[in-house]
Amino acid sequence: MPDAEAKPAGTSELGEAKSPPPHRLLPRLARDPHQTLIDLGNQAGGALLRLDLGLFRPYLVTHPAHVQHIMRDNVGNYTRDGNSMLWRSVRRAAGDGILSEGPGWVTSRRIMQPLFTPKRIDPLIEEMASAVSDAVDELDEAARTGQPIDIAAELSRIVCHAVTRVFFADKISVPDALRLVSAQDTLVTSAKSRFLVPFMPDFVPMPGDRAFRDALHTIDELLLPVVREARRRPSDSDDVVATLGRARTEDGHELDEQRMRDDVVAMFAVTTETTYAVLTWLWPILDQHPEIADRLYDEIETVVGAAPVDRSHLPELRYTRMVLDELLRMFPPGWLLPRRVMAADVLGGVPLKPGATVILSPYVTQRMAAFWDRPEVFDPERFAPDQPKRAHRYSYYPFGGGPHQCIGAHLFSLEAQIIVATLLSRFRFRLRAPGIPVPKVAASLRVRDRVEMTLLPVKRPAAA
Ligand code: HEM
Repeated sequence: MPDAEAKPAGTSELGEAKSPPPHRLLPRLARDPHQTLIDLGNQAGGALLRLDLGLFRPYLVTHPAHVQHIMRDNVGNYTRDGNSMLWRSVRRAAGDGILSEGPGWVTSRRIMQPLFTPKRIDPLIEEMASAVSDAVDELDEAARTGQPIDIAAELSRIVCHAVTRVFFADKISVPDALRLVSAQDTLVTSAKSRFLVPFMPDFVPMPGDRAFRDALHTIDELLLPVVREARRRPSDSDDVVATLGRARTEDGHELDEQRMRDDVVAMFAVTTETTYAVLTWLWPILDQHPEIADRLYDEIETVVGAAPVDRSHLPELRYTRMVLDELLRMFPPGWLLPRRVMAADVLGGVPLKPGATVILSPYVTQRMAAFWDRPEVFDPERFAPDQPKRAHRYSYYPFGGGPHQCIGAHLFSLEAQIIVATLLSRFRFRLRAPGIPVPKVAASLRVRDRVEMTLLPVKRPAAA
C-alpha cells in the first residue's frame, strides 16, 4: 500500500492552493461530480485544491494528515457552522442538537453516545436479528414468484423494522418509518442546490426548496406526536425518545419540545439512512465479483446455514466484515464533510482565511492512488486481519474522526452483518441490469437509479 506518511502533508513555504480553471472544472463537475473530485484528488496527489465555483470557492482536502488536522488536532478551528454548505440544510432539518456544533451538540452527544456503546448494543443483537428475520420473511413471496424487487426499498424496510423495534421501542410504526425514510430521501436530494450554492440567502427561492419544506412538514407530522407523548408520559425505557425525555441540559433543565424533536429527527435519520444506503451497493459489487460472492456465500453457509442468525455467529463472519469494510471504502455514505474555518490557519502550506470552507471527502481520499493500491478495485483482502497497519489513520475514515466521530459505527457493523447474513442464508439474487450503479448527486452517497433484482431461494439438501 502506498505510504501516506511519505507524501508531503504540505510544504514549509506558504503559497496559494492550485485551482483548476473554472471553464474546465464546472462542466466536468456538472457532468460527473463524483469522478471529477476523485480525478482532481489524484492529480493533486494530496495537496490542497481550491475549487473555483464562482462566488463559492471551497478547498478540497484529501491528504490524511490534513484531514487529521481538521477533524482532530485543530478541531476547534473547523466547525460544522450552521450557515455553511450542507450543515445549513442539516440545521434546518435537525436543529441545534447532535448534528450541530456548540453547546447543543455537547448536550446531545453526552445524552446519545451511551446508547450506542458496544456494552449497550451487544445485548440487543438477538432482538435486532429477530426483527431483521421477520422483515426478510416478507421477501419469500417475491422469491417464490420471481417478482423483481427494488433492493434499496427492501433494505430500508428491513432497517426500519430493526431500528423502530430496538431503538424506538415501536413508538414509530414501520409504515410511518417508511414515510419518514421517503421524506428523508427528499431532504437529502432536494437540498442539492443549496448545497452547491451555500451563499444564497434563505429568502431567495431555489429549486428543491418546496420539496424540502414539504418533506420537513411530513417529518414533523410523524415525529412531533411521538415526542409529545414521551413528554406527557415519561418512562424509564432506554429507547432514544424516552432517553431524551429524561435527559437534562448542562445547567439541569429538561430538553424543550423543539430540542427533543431535533434529536429524534436526527437519530431516526442516522440510524436508517446510512445503513440501507451503503448496503444497496453490495449486490452489483457481488454480481461483478463472483469469486468474492462465492467466498461470502461459503462463509455464511458454514457459519449460519439454515439457522436464524444469532449472536454466536457474528464473530465468525470474518470475511463478511472484510467485505463490508471494503464497501465502506468505496461507497461511504457521508461522502462530503464540509467545515468552516474559524480563525486563520495554514494547512499544507496554504494560508486559510476565516470564513473559508474546506471540504473533506472520505470518498475521494479512500479512492486515491497516493494512499491506496489499485484504489478502483474492490478487494476485501485489504481488510484481512494479517494485513499491515494502514500508513495513516485518516486514509480510511468512513465514520469520520475526532470529537464528531460517528457514534453508530459498532451498530452499523453488527446490523449490516445480520442483514447480509440473513438475506444470503436464504436467497441468491439476479440483477436485472448488471453494472455498478451511477451515484446520485445528493448530500449522501446513494445509487441514482433503482437496483432491481430477482431473488432465488437457497436450495439445501433435505435433512435426513
Ligand atoms: C454506514 C454507516 C454509517 C456511516 C458511514 C456513518 C458515517 C458518519 C460520519 C462520517 C460522521 C461524521 C460527520 C462529521 O464529521 O461531520 C457521522 C456522525 C454521526 N453518526 Fe454516523 N454513520 C453511519 C451510521 C450511523 C448509525 C447507524 C448511527 C446510529 C447511532 C450513526 C450516528 C451518528 C451520529 C449521531 C453522528 C454525529 C456525531 C457527532 O457529531 O457528534 N451513524 N457518521
